[in-house]
Amino acid sequence: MTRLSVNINKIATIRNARGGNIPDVRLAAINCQRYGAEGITVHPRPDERHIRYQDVRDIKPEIVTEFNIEGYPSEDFFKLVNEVKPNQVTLVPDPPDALTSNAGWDTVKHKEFLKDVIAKFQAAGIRTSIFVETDLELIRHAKETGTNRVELYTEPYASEFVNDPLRAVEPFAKAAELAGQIGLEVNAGHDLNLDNLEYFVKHVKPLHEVSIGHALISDALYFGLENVIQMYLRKIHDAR
Ligand SMILES: CC(=O)[C@@H](O)[C@H](O)COP(=O)(O)O
Ligand SMILES: NCC(=O)COP(=O)(O)O
Repeated sequence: MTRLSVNINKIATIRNARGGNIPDVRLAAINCQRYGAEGITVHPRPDERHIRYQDVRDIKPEIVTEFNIEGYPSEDFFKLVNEVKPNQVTLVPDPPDALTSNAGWDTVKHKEFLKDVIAKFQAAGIRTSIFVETDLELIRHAKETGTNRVELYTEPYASEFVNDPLRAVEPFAKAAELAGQIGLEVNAGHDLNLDNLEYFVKHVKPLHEVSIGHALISDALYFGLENVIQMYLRKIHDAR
């Protein structure tokens, strides 16, 4: 069963364009869950250009599903996550000035760092996931970090899907299969949308969670948030 976690970063991007509190990010988290989201994802960045650290604190009491905080494990991020204690933390190797996430961890080069950070989060009762690409060797090494899950970085799937869906999905199907065999749970995200989601869910197993933000919040401009969440959930359910 694949769960839909809605990433609400882009709600905060609109709010920040004007200052003030419209749209209200906390209310968006409440409403996404009322409309069927099975989790809320936020990815605070060091410049706080969308979700701010204070938003993360404010949203936490409203979470009745699953709270997933993504980010690079800097000292400030580490403190925030430990204070807020989400259900899941997803570690992403983004440099501070990244426009958006564009790569997974090198789980060989950063293994000792990841091991240390993951052990600390798990000791605080937080499930860990690490952002990875589909290189099978790096997924084997991901297991050695002690992480509970990996999140497959799906931008390469999304960009190739429009040309050749089968070729696009194959590396992801293989990566998820291997992860499952070696005892890792699997999440996925980045640039998933209404066109490519069903095919991905149909072919990639296991797949515990997809986190979707940019396309879903953009679709909500046309169809409304409630409809859109139902549309994404239907894509996941139709893939079964
Ligand atoms: C890890 C990942 O793929 C997403 O969190 C994505 O990076 C969203 O971040 P932005 O909303 O800053 O693009
Ligand atoms: N982890 C991926 C995520 O939260 C959302 O990515 P995107 O849909 O905004 O590209």
